[in-house]
Amino acid sequence: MTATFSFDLKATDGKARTGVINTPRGDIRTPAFMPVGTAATVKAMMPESVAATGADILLGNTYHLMLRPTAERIDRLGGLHQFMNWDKPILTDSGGFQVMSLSDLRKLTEEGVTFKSHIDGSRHHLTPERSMEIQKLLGSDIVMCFDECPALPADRKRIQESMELSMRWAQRSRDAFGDRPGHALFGIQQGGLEEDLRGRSAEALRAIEFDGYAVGGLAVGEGQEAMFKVLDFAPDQLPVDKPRYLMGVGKPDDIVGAVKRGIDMMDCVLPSRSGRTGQAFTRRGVVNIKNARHADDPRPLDAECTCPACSNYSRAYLHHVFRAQEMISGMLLTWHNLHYFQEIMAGMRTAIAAGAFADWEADFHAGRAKGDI
Ligand SMILES: O=c1[nH]cnc2cc3nc(NCCN4CCOCC4)[nH]c3cc12
Repeated sequence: MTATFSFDLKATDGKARTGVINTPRGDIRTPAFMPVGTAATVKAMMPESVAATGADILLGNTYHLMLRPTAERIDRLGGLHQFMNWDKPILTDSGGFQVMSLSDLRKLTEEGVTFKSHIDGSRHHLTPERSMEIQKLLGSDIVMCFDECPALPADRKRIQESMELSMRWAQRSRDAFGDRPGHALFGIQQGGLEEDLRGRSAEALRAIEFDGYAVGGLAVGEGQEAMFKVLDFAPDQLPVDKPRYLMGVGKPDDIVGAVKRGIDMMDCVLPSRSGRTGQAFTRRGVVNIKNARHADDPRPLDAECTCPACSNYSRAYLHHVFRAQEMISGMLLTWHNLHYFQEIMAGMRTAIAAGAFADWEADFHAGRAKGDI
């Protein structure tokens, strides 16, 4: 814990890196996975349970919080950390991505985006300046630039124009963010799957100077192979001494592949959203607990897992509470999935520090069954 924001790169193994991001609200061990706390809660989890899984930081969504309960109300109540009883670091996204994926009647101009709330149809306006103001009111420790993430597939002209708009918005975000010691502002690289456009985006962001750099524009339907092809060059286009954050990723094997290619931070709704639907991620693959074949199975989800779901309950019990639509079902499976994702991150941090990432990765992939187990 320090008064300022800094990144301490501790070891590398190939392109994989491990380190610590120091912030006034606590240290973040990298590579780090951020659970998503969309509307000021990681769904089905108490904050102390999220901390117990090993998470050092969580993500809050500007789009949801600006609509309900509004950033001004959260500010009046002491900020997002106090509001949701989470005293460790919080990263908030800028709202732009979710405006385009969740709201209605959006209008995008040079100024920003105008849209109607998916909750009550009220009209709202988001600009780089307003996004910085909202994230400041929330009190987040890591603020994301306001950008535009084009849906793929898209032609090169569209990708280029969108990237250039995002770079103008990155400058406006930087100017509006101002000087906030202990708080960080991250830029977001765009450029689709094009190496030259991503290189231009990285150069533009370097010139503006940020505390960290996100690889944006991915996990938008391009598929793992295309994403990894971009990750084979994009992280190296970004400053080596700053955290690199891949947005919206992902499944366990996406996460391992991204860390292997030099990514330090990731976030995804997958472990929590899947937990609520009965999909459990384990070291041997995916278990769909609602499947009838688990109804009489006395074994735990994963005998090697130490989470509460695997320590205290059988597959039969988890199957039952999902079939009965009991609230504990989503709680237990979300806890398991977040625990497992943090175990993957901790395993990679240790392996990279020991120069043994390749062995760890081979063990991770060995024995993973395809489909339900
Ligand atoms: O360029 C971006 N800029 C700002 N925010 C983003 C968020 C992003 N989130 C994803 N992918 C999320 C994919 N999820 C997978 C699980 O199911 C929900 C969607 N890609 C993203 C790209 C960006």
